[in-house]
Amino acid sequence: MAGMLLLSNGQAFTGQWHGISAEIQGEIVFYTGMTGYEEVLTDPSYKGQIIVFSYPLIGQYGFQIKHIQSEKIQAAGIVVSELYEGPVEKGAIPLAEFARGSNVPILSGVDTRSVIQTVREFGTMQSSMSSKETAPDHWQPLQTHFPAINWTNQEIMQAGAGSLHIGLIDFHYKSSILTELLKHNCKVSILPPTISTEALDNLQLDGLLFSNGPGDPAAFKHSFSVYRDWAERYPSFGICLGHQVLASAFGAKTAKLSYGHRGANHPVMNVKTGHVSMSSQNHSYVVEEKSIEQTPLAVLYTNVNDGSIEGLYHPSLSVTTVQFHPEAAPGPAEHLELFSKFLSTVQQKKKVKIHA
Ligand SMILES: NC(=O)CC[C@H](N)C(=O)O
Repeated sequence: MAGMLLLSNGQAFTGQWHGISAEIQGEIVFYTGMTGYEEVLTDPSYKGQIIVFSYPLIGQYGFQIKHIQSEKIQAAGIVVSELYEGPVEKGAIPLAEFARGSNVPILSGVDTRSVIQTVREFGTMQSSMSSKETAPDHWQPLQTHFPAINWTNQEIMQAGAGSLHIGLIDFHYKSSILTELLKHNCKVSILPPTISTEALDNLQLDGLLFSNGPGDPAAFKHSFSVYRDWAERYPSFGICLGHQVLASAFGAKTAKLSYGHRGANHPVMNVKTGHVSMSSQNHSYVVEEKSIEQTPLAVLYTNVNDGSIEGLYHPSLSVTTVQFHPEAAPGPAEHLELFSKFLSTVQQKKKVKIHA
C-alpha cells in the first residue's frame, strides 16, 4: 500500500505504508545514529514526533525487550529509506510487527536524505503521514505540552532495595536511567513531578534525579520554584528535560533549536578539563547561554559542533545537569560515570547527615 509524508511547508514524499490505514500528525525530527532504533523509538522523549532515520536500512536486528526504554513505541510515526523485513535473531520481534503492536505506522522507501535536508533548512515542523496520499483536512498545532497521563493517580512506585534512596522525578523517564540507579544499589521512588513537597520530604530521600521527557520544559513553569527548593535541599542530577527544568528553576531561559540534536555521536567538551567526549542526544530545546548569568549556575559542558550548553553545575550545591544522555541508550557509554559521581556525592551527604 502506498503512503505519503507531507511536511507543513508543502513538500510531499511518497513511500510504502506499513500498518493500519491512518492519518497521523507529528513534529518531524531526524535521528542520525547508525544503530539504536529500538531505544530511540521507545524513548518517551520522542512522544508524538515522526522520526526519520538517516541510516539507510532500519530493522535488521528486530526488537529485543531488554533494549526498550518504555512499554511501547512512543514516536507517532517512523520514516525509513529501507525497512528490513527478513528474519531476526531468536527472541527478537521484527520492527514492522512491534510497530503494529504499538499502533505506529512506518513509511518505507522514502528519500530520507531529502526529507532531512529540508528539515535542516527549514527546521522541525508539523508533518502528516497518511495511507491515503492526501493532505490533512486541517493542520493540528505542534504538541509541546504532554499531559500528565501516568501521574494523575499520584502513585509512588518503588524499585530496588539499596542503601541510597533516590527520588526519580518522572517527566516520562527512560528505563535505562532507572536501570543505572538500580545497578548502583539504589532504592528508587518514582515520583510524579506534581508531588507535594510534604510528600517528597516524608520519603526521606537521599537525592533526586530529574528525568528526561517530551516537549517544552516551560510546561512545568508553575513548579519551577518548588523544584529550586528541592534542588537546594537534596543532591540533584538532571538529564535532558530534567536539565532544562532545573536550569529554569534557577532562573535560566530555554529556547528551541531549529532542528535539534538527535544522534549517538555528538561531541561535548567539559569546560573545566577541556576533555572532549562523545554523547548520545535527543533534544530540541536548549538552555540559553546568556541567561546563565542570571542564575547561580555555571557551565560544565558545551557542544563542540554548535557551542550550545550541554551541562551545568551549582558551585556551592550538589546540583549537576546534563543536556545529553549519560545512560547511553543508545549511544556511547563514556558518560555512564556521571551516575557514579552523582551517587558518591549523595553518599557523602548522607554520611554527613547521619553524623550531624
Ligand atoms: N530527551 C529529552 O529529555 C528531551 C527534552 C526536551 N523534550 C527537548 O526536546 O529538548
